[in-house]
Amino acid sequence: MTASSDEELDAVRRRIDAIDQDLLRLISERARCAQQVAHIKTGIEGGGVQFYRPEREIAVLRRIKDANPGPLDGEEVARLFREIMSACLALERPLNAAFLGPEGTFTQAAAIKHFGHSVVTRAMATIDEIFREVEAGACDFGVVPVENSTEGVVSHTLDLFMSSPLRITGEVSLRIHHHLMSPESDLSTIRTVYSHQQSLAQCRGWLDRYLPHAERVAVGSNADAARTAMNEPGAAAVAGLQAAEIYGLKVLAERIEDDPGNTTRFLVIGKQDSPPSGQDKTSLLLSCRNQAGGLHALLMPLAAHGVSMTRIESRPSRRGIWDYVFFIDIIGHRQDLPVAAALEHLQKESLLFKVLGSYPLAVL
Ligand SMILES: O=C(O)C(=O)C[C@]1(C(=O)O)C=C[C@@H](O)C=C1
Repeated sequence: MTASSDEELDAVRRRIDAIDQDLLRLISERARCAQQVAHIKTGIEGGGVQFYRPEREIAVLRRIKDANPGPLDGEEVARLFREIMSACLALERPLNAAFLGPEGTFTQAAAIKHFGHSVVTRAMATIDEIFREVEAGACDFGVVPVENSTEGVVSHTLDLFMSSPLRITGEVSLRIHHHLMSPESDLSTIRTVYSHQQSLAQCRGWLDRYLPHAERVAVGSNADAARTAMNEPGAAAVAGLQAAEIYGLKVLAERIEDDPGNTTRFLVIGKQDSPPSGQDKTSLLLSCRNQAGGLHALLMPLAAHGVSMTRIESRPSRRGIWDYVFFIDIIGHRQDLPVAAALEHLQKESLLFKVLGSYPLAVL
């Protein structure tokens, strides 16, 4: 480097240092504002105060994305502000979220993507346990997988909503990359591959091609698989990068999923209702009379009020062989006028009618 480029570099770094000072001062000022907000909320609402406000957080993130002048990408900038708000909320009151453990699962990654790194994540052994902890008030929120783009819906999660009083307060989509990891260094020594049954299915093509003779063993979660493989010669796990880091495994092959667009959708569950944010979604649980045209009659009110449906899943209700329930997602908040009118109409057509929740469309 020449003397003049050295000077130029020093000068830009001095500017960066000065900007960091300004950022630090502004972030601290913002954090003090959050403390004031907490003080005001406690004054207004008393004991049952809700510090976490998803509709406000989403409004902040949308505004930041819209106002972003670049050169950083909108999503990148939103992630930075996601973390600032997460830290500010933790100052008001630390939030905790139950996820499908152990440490290092994609569900934990989804919880952190949604709430930011200041959330305290608590590992649960089963999806049932997540529901129970949140219902009992031991955790503020829970994060559960609901649908994978290659393997379809996680039916157990949907079934739990039939009997749970919990609401859906948000959704998170996560791009899923699977890696083959092992204490071994050589692919040719792998005799057993552990993973969650869905992940094994998502990597079927790669495993057929590169490890056709290895036994595939389904376990409770990808992180469980990594933990098991850690102590077993000749074993490997299919899991996310975080699991390799946590359990000290070598990554033998990266991104082995058959579908590169592999995405899993998670739901955030809690007791809190999310007020309208302007761009929301509503999830419903419905059941109709078991007669010709029953489903058609059920969906008519949506069309009549111009409400768009984005998803419909049917599940046996377990009350009788021919009795089905439908999980339906529509665009809009339950308090938006067309949605409210459609829901009133729908309720009259349904045997079972439950609004699982209205929540903001995710920005990240
Ligand atoms: O606006 C509020 O209600 C706040 O508590 C502040 C704040 C923020 O940092 O912007 C923090 C937590 C809430 O979930 C929403 C926003």
